[in-house]
Amino acid sequence: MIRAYDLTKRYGDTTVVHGLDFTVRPGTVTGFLGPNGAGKSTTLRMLLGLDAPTHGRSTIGGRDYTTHPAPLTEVGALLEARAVHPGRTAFHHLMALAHTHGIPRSRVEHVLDLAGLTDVAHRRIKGFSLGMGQRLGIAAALLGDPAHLVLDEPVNGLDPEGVLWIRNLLTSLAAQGRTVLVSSHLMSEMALTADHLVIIGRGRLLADTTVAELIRAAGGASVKVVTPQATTLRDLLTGRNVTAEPGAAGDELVVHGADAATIGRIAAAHTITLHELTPQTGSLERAFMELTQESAEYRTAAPLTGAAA
Ligand SMILES: Nc1ncnc2c1ncn2[C@@H]1O[C@H](COP(=O)(O)OP(=O)(O)OP(=O)(O)O)[C@@H](O)[C@H]1O
Repeated sequence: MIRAYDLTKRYGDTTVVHGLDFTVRPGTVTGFLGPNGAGKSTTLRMLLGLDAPTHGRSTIGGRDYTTHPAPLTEVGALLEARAVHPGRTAFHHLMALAHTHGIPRSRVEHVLDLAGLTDVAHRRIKGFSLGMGQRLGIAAALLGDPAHLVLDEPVNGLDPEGVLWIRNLLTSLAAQGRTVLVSSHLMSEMALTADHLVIIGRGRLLADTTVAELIRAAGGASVKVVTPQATTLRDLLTGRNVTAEPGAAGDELVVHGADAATIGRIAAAHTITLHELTPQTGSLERAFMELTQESAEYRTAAPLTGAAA
């Protein structure tokens, strides 16, 4: 597991990370969430021994990162600005890393394949797109088959197929029992990927909770259903703990208390045609905005109302 104890970072007079205490457990994807400038990258850099904390400490797998004799096999990391030699090919970049840890060529080929880079493995990195660069960073993080993964905004620059790939990859790495910490400033992304959330704002811990708990606290998840048999489906769904209210259009229902899979199953069992079945994450986004509103460093100004004098 990964643990932070009273982790604090000050730059001059400004404290950018304030006494963070949290635990990242194995077997789950933990989202590290906060608005721009909240202190996520600074915290991750401290976990990885790249920045010295002003106060407090952290451990990965029970010890300080810098004391691991073979860090690549313990922690795989992807940071935003990754230093790679642009003249090297992806293959040579990974081989150079592999050599430092006695990792065999077969593992390099395996992670290139995992990251979908086999076809471009012998191209120079300087010609890579942002998304290909992200995939290479993730391949490097996986190289040592580490028990812990620390990834800073891994979906940045990825196309929709890449985003789906990273979601499935993170879930499967956690299912293998690994500890996965992934930062993002997007609640919508974390709602689809993470089980647990550590939320910070202006360097302070705002919430350490599960996605399910946050959804409950935000008034429960809802599902939008569009069906030409809205009344029939409404009667079938409505009962203890489930409500189905008419939506904006006549053929639309907003269901609380049942997830999309359950609604789909009930509809299929009664041969009800569905045109749409969409889990809504709006309430979760709102909860995140409310939680971080006071602490957002960069915020769009509120729209001006009324005419200027
Ligand atoms: N080397 C530094 N010197 C001074 N201030 C710094 C330094 N590095 C980061 N900061 C400040 O610390 C704060 C937190 O920055 P950090 O990059 O950790 O936030 P973040 O949550 O990762 O943001 P983003 O989502 O935009 O990447 C910001 O106000 C930033 O300007």
